[in-house]
Amino acid sequence: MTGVREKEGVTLEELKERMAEFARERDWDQFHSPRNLLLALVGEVGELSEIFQWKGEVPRGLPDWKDEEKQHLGEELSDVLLYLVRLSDICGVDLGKAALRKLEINAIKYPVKLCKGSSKKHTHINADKNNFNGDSGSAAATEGIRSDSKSSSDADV
Ligand SMILES: Nc1ccn([C@H]2C[C@H](O)[C@@H](COP(=O)(O)OP(=O)(O)OP(=O)(O)O)O2)c(=O)n1
Repeated sequence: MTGVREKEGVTLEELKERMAEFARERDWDQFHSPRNLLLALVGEVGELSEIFQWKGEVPRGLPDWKDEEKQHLGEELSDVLLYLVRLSDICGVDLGKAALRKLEINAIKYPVKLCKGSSKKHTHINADKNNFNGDSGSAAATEGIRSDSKSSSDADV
């Protein structure tokens, strides 16, 4: 399967399959170890950072950027995504499922009523509030989600 597809949406599953095929065709499974993929991912995050380096804050939507700059940005974002998808696959983690579960954990850690309009870390929110009685419930609920899963190492609540 080659060529750039122009279709609207893509699933993580599809990206996973395409990366697996890409590696298989090149006999690169031998190189796609967890550690190698992690280092490649971090390298690509570095390349992504370089695009923003020294520019200061930039407005959302990057209205002043040239098409080529945005295309380059898309390429670096894609490298990060592709290595992340591949790393998850090689580690036997269902990334979509893990991400949905993490969203649930996040929602519990950051209840709207405590966090609206504030960018504080959850540890500071909990320290600041004394009279919110949802806290222990929130922590218990988070634990509940965690204990539902075999893996508990993917989030640092
Ligand atoms: N062993 C490899 C090498 C590359 N790729 C894929 C995943 C990335 O999407 C892309 C990374 O390719 P490069 O290492 O050539 O990095 P760049 O595309 O960023 O090029 P450059 O570093 O020249 O800017 O290719 C891969 O899956 N496995």
